[in-house]
Amino acid sequence: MKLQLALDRLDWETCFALVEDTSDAIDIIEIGTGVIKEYGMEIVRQMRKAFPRHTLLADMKICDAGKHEARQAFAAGADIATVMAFAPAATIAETLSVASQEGKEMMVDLLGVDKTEQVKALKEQGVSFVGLHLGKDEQQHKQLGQGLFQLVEGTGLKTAIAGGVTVESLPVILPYRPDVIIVGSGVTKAEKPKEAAMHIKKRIASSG
Ligand SMILES: O=C(CO)[C@H](O)[C@H](O)COP(=O)(O)O
Repeated sequence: MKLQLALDRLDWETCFALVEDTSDAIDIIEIGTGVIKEYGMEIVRQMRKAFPRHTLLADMKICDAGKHEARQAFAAGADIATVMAFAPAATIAETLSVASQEGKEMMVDLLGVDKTEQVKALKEQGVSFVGLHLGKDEQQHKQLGQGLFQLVEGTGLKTAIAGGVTVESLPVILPYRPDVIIVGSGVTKAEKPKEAAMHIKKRIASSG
């Protein structure tokens, strides 16, 4: 299981300072959608330069113009870009095709998806990597739980989990062995981000 640090609702300097601080604990750096909207692809380019050894994910949340936006992310240095599961099949297909041509990866964000059939249909379309996601707004009323993991049960898909993950919620998540655990505010808003990230990394490592 890999640890992905999500950089959301942060300014440029704080994004770089947080990655510098936590770089030994994290495997994947995620440039969040709002940060990309604020600073454009330049922050992806500069993060690539500053941290060449980490896997870099651009959370583009593509929902149209798949070829163009996937190319933008990969040209800026991202290894992985995201496309929304609710995007038209043609858009998802365009992004998968760009990723395959460039030796990169697409993660399909399952935000809003609540039926296993939808996930199975994505797999039939050629999707191999999905992100289970409890959105920031939904987190006010719901918590991460078994229901989300049921969406991918038996599909064999590579899976990430995101949405309010903290040290406290790890016991709910770890038994499902997702390939990637995405943590944003659980680290970025912690009093000591480095310690929080190290703690999470150790818990992941000791879970087997
Ligand atoms: O994709 C996202 C928001 O759309 C976030 O990256 C994801 O939800 C992780 O952040 P947090 O742990 O703060 O919920």
